[in-house]
Amino acid sequence: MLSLKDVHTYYGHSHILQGVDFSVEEGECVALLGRNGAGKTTTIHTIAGLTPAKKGNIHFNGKEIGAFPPHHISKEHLALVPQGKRVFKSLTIKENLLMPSRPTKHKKEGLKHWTIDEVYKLFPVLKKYEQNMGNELSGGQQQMLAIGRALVTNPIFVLMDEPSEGLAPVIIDQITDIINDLKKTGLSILVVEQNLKLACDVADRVLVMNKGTIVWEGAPDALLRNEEVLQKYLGV
Ligand SMILES: Nc1ncnc2c1ncn2[C@@H]1O[C@H](COP(=O)(O)OP(=O)(O)OP(=O)(O)O)[C@@H](O)[C@H]1O
Repeated sequence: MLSLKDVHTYYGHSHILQGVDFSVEEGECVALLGRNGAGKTTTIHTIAGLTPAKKGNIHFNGKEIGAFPPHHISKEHLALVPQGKRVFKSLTIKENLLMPSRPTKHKKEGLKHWTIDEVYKLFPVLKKYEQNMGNELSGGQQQMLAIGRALVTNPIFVLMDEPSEGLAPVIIDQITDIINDLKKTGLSILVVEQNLKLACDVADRVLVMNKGTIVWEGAPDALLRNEEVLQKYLGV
């Protein structure tokens, strides 16, 4: 469904992604792990068109999207849950969900149709506080709203950038359960994480990134047994 081949991305003269190769199959949840500064967010931003690659190919759902601007990429039903949640703090929860909401336009069989009411069923707390402003929400509620904002675009693929960032362990457990519930709806997911436990609890497959390339790939339990990779690239 998504494949990157020899992707190179720069910030000015800084060569950040140095030949990234990986793929995500339809219905698969893949976690991208790595230390601070490894290039995980840059990878997600490159796929979403925010920091376009200078070289390489990005293929998504039958199309080459590497040269697409971000708004075209979102029209391909690829949604981003950004790092730091980025909800609109001066809008209510309901307004935050109404703004990106759009009907299902893709032709994928079996995927759930997300309305605001369906998002409220997944996150009852958002229904409870639907008239509250974004800035009145806790970190966990903001993350739920950020995920809800991606879902109401009715995507076939979701990119999540560090959904556990800044959250208490009990809330991280809730986010883990939510990602596992989303997997069951047939969504394809790429989740960038620093949190090894969350990544291994949700992923079918894990990628480890270091200095702008993928240095290891395998099943979560194989990673958890691989002390060398854990120590060398994740500092565990
Ligand atoms: N806008 C920018 N301009 C210049 N350099 C940047 C910019 N954003 C990120 N970088 C650099 O690119 C490298 C990769 O950053 P990136 O944010 O992709 O890493 P990351 O693996 O997501 O780490 P983190 O978990 O800290 O976000 C880092 O060296 C970072 O300093």
